[in-house]
Amino acid sequence: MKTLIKDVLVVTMVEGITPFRGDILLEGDSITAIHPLITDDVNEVIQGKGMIAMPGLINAHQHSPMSLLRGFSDDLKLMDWLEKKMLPAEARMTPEDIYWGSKLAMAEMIKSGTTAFADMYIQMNEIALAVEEVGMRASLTRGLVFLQDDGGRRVQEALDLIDRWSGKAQGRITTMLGPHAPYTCLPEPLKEIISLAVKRNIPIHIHLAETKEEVIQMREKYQQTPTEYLYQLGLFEQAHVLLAHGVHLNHRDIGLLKGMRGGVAHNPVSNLKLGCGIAPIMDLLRFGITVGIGTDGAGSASTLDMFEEIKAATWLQKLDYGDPTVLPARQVLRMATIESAKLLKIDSEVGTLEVGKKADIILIDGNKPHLLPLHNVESALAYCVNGADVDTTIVNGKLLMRHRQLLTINEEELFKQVSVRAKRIVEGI
Ligand SMILES: CSC[C@H]1O[C@@H](n2cnc3c(O)ncnc32)[C@H](O)[C@@H]1O
Ligand SMILES: [Zn+2]
Repeated sequence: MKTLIKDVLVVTMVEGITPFRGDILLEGDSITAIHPLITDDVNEVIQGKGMIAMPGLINAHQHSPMSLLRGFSDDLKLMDWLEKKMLPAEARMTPEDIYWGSKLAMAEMIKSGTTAFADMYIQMNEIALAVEEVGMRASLTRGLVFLQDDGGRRVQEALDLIDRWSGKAQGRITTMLGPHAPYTCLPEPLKEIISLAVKRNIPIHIHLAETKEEVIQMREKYQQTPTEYLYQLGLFEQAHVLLAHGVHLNHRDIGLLKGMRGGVAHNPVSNLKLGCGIAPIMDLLRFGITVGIGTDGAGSASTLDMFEEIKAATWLQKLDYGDPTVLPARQVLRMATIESAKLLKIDSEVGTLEVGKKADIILIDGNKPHLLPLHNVESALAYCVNGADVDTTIVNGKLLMRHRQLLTINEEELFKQVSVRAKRIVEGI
């Protein structure tokens, strides 16, 4: 199957290549040509005049079924929000709820230009089934809490997920091991997870230093910062690690992360809304640490629109440093594409538009008053575009949305399922 995307403004996100007008040829799941003018016999032509083509956005941290909990509990401190509201609601979720909740998240992600995401949750099989069916790309992690026991059953579930789903769905699904956070994982079981990850070459996905309270709690319990705690357990020695948040990191902490494999998923909107603080992104970058962008779950971030995260990420750093020159448009766009891809360990496949890479592409309708005139397309993408401007979403060469119509999700059925299930889950909490 050959598809030609014609006459688009191409933003490849490849370093050194400036945006240009041209065509993109897809063959099967891959990009086989990007050129100002391609003439080839193809099965399908997508007319792209007035459209901007860029790599699909990559959400480097989220909890997809939490879309069922959107708006249920806002304006609370993180620990109250989590312990009094989220955990009791999650305890009521059936596997079918998880399936429909993650599908809701995927509908929103596809409609706002996200093509791949890293997900951590309690039951992952239903999420994997939904990913397989919907056609997105995902890194799936069974979140693990080790406070009362060694988590034997849950670790087995995590390994089952990895054995069953790694590389499945035409290679769109990858997996990680997911100790939830330093404050929910005792040292001994955490050490065992780290050695398992190293032995089997499995990446690790973990929350880190999200709140001031977390740092205080870890200091009281272990006389260490959360980062020092993970460092002395050997987390950063060999494993590839996706660190979610990294808001409260001091200079010593950042020094400990230097040279790590993986990096930090910055979740600016969730951090803003929960009043967590501003992550030291420019310091992390200065130390050579990879920084991608995520949303966190819709239970905290409210929406999964990565274009809003891009704006928040750059504006927060400009504000924090009192300097509008920091984190310019191109750099923050790379964070939401190729840098996030590095965190998910899929950067050899996606994250830029290049010949040989998988065809994960979004088309943005540039004919909108808030996008015109288009003096600088990268500025428009970073500062003006929002998720609703995405017209077409392609993953692995397959159309998942065309002219804002979802092609692999029945929205009517989805909305029915979601409203009934969400109501039942939160009743009385
Ligand atoms: C054990 S599966 C994942 C677990 O994480 C919880 N969660 C969602 N958002 C956050 C956050 O911002 N910080 C810490 N934990 C979070 C979610 O409710 C799941 O139980
Ligand atoms: Zn999270």
